[in-house]
Amino acid sequence: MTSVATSSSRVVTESPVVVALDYNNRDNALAFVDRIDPRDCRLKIGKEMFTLFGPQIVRDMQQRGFDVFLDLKFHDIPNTTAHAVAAAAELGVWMVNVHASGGARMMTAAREALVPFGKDAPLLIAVTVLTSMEASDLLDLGVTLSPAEHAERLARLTHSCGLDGVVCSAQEAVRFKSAIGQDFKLVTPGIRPQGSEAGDQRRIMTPEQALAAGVDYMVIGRPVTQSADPANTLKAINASLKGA
Ligand SMILES: O=C(O)c1cc(=O)[nH]c(=O)n1[C@@H]1O[C@H](COP(=O)(O)O)[C@@H](O)[C@H]1O
Repeated sequence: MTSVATSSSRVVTESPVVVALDYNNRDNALAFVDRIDPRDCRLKIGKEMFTLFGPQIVRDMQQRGFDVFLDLKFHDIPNTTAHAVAAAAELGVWMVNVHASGGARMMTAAREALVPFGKDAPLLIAVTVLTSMEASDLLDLGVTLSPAEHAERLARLTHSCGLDGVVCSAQEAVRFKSAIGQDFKLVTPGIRPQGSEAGDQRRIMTPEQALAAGVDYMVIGRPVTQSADPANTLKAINASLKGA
């Protein structure tokens, strides 16, 4: 993968891979990150690491040249969500997210909070239906649509609020790209390279399949973080994508 050096130590990668850093130990997380190259992926920091280690863990990754997706899935009243999204932008993250089910006024407030950041604003995306949820989980919430139908409804709402894209299942990618537009970014977890364990993920796709389906960014955690040789695993995934 080629890269372009920008101001500070930030490196811009062409890889669509976003590695999910789900660690409860800071030293283990940093040891892993020091074995991989910011030209090969971006990093996702979620609720566990952010709660344990705070904003400094984001800066630690940025100082190593990585773009950070701050995955805190904000879901609150519009005013609170807008301020939280602005705080993420102050941290200089590359991407931040909210729950689409927070509704149109919440998403619009979040988008407007990023206007003052101009071209330095992070990408703002919304979670549709979590990949761990199935029809019965939605029924418990009074939603009678299928997960794919409900996800599309939330994705259309997200688009109408002017956000950059959604987190969804790769299996919804073809449908969303044609229904909503090619520029609308799709970020998909549940990605498993050929031969790796599915674990608790249910609706999975290989990186090549996800790319072919139109996915813009693929979130991959354990197949990379638990690999004996993470740097090579990452390079192999990127090589498979170049050939796809
Ligand atoms: O928002 C997410 O990142 C997310 C949404 C979703 O619907 N499903 C999902 O698995 N994720 C996250 O994606 C990552 C997937 O990690 P692995 O299953 O280890 O590849 C984890 O950090 C999950 O929290």
